[in-house]
Amino acid sequence: MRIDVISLFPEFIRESAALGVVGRAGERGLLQVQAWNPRDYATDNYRRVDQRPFGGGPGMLMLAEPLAACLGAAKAADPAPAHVVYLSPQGPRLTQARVRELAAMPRLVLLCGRYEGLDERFIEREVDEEISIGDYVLSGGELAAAVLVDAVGRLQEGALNHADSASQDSFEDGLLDCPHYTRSEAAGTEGVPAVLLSGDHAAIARWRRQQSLGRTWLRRPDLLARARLDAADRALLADFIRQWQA
Ligand SMILES: COc1ccccc1CNc1ccc(C(N)=O)cn1
Repeated sequence: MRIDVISLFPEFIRESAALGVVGRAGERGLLQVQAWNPRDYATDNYRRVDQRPFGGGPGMLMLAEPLAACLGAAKAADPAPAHVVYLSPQGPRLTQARVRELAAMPRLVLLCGRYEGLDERFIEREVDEEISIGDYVLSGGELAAAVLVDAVGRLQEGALNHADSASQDSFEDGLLDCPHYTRSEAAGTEGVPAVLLSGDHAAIARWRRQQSLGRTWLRRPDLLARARLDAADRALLADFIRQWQA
């Protein structure tokens, strides 16, 4: 998968994409992240990338012309069709389900807004999808783009070793993760649930599933409402709730 990121701070994108699982996916040829700077496509003497808004008011907007030229160059760098995503507080919130769909695409181009964002005409003409990573405002879209690169990059086939993917499952089916307890000589087993020391893998799997279900019920009932539970899940959750209310 190829991800081109258009940002006034390309070094931020390059450095964050070179780390950890995503960096390893890059080394394994599973993911290619390329950063592009609209300032390199500004044609005036001052290399302007921002401009005042029509209608007055505080704040600046990103200038559409350098952005359009930069986007054109990025698209032209690879024949694969590009799905253009604009990270902004005005987009629908990113979910793991949408991350999975984006991770299956051959190519993404991510636009990072700065100042107060982009010209609406540019958005209508060039953007396929607006995405927000949460209901808060950042000084730029770069952190949101790095979140998307990480969430999508780690799902590329072969990016996660077994060691990384332990807690992958519960999020995959829309539940919170169960608690984890690290083996440690210093900490010993004080406070570690006995089932985890039992060696009974079926019981451990059941306990972990029950903890995921129970935590989701307690902390994120909105997620639980959307999760697909089978009969065994519903029995485990009922048992958790009984214990909780006892
Ligand atoms: C005032 O900033 C903007 C205004 C408009 C667009 C982009 C920006 C850049 N900032 C962002 C970007 C994304 C998110 C998010 N929640 O995904 C939060 N902030």
